Amino acid sequence: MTALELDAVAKHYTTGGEIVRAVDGVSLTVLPGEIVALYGPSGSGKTTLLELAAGTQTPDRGTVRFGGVDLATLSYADAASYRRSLGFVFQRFYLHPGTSALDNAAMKLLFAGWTPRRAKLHAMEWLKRVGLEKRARHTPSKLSMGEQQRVVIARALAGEPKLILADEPTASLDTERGRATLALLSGICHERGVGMLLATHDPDAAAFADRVCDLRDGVLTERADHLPADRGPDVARA
Ligand SMILES: Nc1ncnc2c1ncn2[C@@H]1O[C@H](COP(=O)(O)OP(=O)(O)OP(=O)(O)O)[C@@H](O)[C@H]1O
Repeated sequence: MTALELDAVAKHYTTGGEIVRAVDGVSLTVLPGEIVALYGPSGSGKTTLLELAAGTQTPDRGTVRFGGVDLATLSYADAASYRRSLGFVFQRFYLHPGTSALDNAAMKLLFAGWTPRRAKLHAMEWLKRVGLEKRARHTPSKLSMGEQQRVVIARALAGEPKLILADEPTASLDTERGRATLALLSGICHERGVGMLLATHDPDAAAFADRVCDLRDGVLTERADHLPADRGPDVARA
């Protein structure tokens, strides 16, 4: 089963002689199709946990496994291949400014060696899925913030990711567009059985998760009382 499993993971930084316990003994599992929120204020360790899950940081203690494989045992090439199998959705969109929505959405596939024609056909299917087929030729500057984030979602999903890592994905959007974006993203994750680890300080965003884990000073506690969200307004408003 392709679950993400963190087991007693710790990551400490030393700055100016002081130890910062960014992540301090976190155990967590994200099952396929499950959305788990890391909910905490700035500096609580959310981004560090996502970096550990992506394998771009190595833990000082504990293990991070995906599909049962300890990321620390991967070769350089396998670690790169693991990262390519993930979908990333961040607060900043990292879209290529002079490039159309379609080319941006197809980018990952082109890097993976797909022919341009096949990559664009596949990316177009995802732009349709996120309601942007009529905007496919527009460059990011001609798109609203919500539309740009939907291009990012199309780009992430076009690569058929095994897991999505989302870091404050709605922080650049207003409340309504943030909700619509998460309704879209969480709906696709549930439908396709893709797990998502969602870092956020926004209770509205955390409400879209199946489970909410509170993070404070690198320590995680899972809420027992969380109920799945009212999934919010429909996609067309993002
Ligand atoms: N490379 C680093 N070197 C030293 N300290 C770091 C480093 N990266 C993060 N930290 C510290 O680790 C703690 C957790 O940071 P992290 O970025 O993971 O938190 P966060 O919850 O994502 O915060 P934000 O929402 O502001 O991005 C913070 O105190 C931060 O200053």
